Amino acid sequence: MTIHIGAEPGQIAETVLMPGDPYRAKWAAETFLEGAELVNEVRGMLGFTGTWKGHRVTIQGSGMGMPSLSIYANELIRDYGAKTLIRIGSCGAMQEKVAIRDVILAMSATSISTPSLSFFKEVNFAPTADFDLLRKAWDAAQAKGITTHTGGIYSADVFYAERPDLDEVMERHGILAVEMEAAELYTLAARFGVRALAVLTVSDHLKTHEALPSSDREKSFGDMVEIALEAAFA
Ligand SMILES: Nc1nc(Cl)c2ncn([C@@H]3O[C@H](CO)[C@@H](O)[C@H]3O)c2n1
Repeated sequence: MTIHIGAEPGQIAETVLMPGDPYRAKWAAETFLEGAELVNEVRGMLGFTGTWKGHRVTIQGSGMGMPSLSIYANELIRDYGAKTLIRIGSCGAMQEKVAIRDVILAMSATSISTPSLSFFKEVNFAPTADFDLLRKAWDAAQAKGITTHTGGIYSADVFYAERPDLDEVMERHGILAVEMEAAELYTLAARFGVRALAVLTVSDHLKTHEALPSSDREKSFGDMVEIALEAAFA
């Protein structure tokens, strides 16, 4: 076990799905995994390991924000040997062409700062998804007939930003959506030589101010889990 994860050695699979919400981790494990067992509940950040079509999978909550994800991703990679980490989560659309319920595959993740800023000093590192995972996720989404956008997203440090100037510059440069975890996940994956991808469902729209009804959130989340699993094991 580590400082923040109570799982025994061997209880975490090489493939890990990371929703922000631990209760989404519980729902996804119960819905998609066979033989799902609770392997972490330290600080309530639930993690489960089971199998999907015979493949071992762990679904571990990351919490909200890059500092929280950074703790779990570091320990999953360095202490438990995770080799493929796929964030599944929600985001806010920043482009008119993106609609509520669409899926976004994050090719890159722009940020103002990440927990890794101290590593880079003057280097402006470009956090990027694993192409093979991205390609397979795209194929899986197309096969499901889900409207999918692939491109850059913005990983914010705060939810209540009150920086309309930031939104404007991100939108002008084609940033598809805002969330709060992917940039650090991609940076850690690059640092430790593992694969990472963020598969996001559009739950809010910053321009139309629409929001995904809670009744639709479970279905949209289920599509993301399936896309992530098919990308990981295709
Ligand atoms: N900044 C921000 N803004 C919007 Cl419009 C979001 N929609 C979903 N999220 C995600 O959901 C959580 C915040 O509700 C975070 O984990 C973040 O990744 C968002 N985060």
